[in-house]
Amino acid sequence: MDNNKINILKCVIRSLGIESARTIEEKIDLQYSYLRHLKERLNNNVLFLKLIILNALVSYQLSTTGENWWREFSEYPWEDISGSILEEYVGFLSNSKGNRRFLEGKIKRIYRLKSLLNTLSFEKFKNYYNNMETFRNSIAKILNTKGSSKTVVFTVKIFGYGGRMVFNKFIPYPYSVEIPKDSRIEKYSTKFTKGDVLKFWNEVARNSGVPPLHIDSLLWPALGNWEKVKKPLKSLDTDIYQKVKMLIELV
Ligand SMILES: Nc1nc2[nH]c(O)nc2c(=O)[nH]1
Repeated sequence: MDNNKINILKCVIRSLGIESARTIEEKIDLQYSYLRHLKERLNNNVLFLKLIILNALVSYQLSTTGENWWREFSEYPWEDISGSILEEYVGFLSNSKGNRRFLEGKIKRIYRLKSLLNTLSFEKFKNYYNNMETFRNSIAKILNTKGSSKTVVFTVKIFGYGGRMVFNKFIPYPYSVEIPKDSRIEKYSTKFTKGDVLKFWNEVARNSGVPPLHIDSLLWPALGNWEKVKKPLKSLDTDIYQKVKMLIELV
């Protein structure tokens, strides 16, 4: 593999740092703005966090883009629900436009979360936000899956977004939570490594001082639709724009 290209990658990510990742998360990633609108509309922090966790856990094999899926989710009238969150969520999922594949498995997954969901309070969420590795472990255990699996680490990413809004505090993601290996990240990674993608990004993270989930934020929106992202990014911050452009053009 091209070590020169890998060194440039690490160098650009290091110079962007966690703060630029945070800027992209909060100002460019549409998933973040959909969550913020939902939080404001709902006015119920515990319900908000429970719902976004459920939605993240079934965010795989979508029938649309991740961005459209989170828009559909955030526009549902969750403020009107009166009965069980799980039943309501399953109703939403079963009739959704953007998430139609493998429904049976996804619904089973939702019900697996029942016992955990019932124990989640504002205080418990606060503890989980202060220790996102423990949150990752609880989710992986209840789903009987690896802590590095795409949906588990992606759920930590979304929970981190929601926690930031609810607790009004930015806590960087831990290095121990890996990058969500979805199709965008996987395709990009093949230009740098033929080996284990997660190991590769763990190494880049340690080397650049940017945790894997924040590296995901630097790349994921731009890898989805660069043409759409570049204008708002350029007008937001030309330095970040130039550096993200370098990351995109590196492959
Ligand atoms: N790596 C990522 N995969 C995702 N899928 C999805 O729906 N959102 C994301 C994301 O933010 N990162």
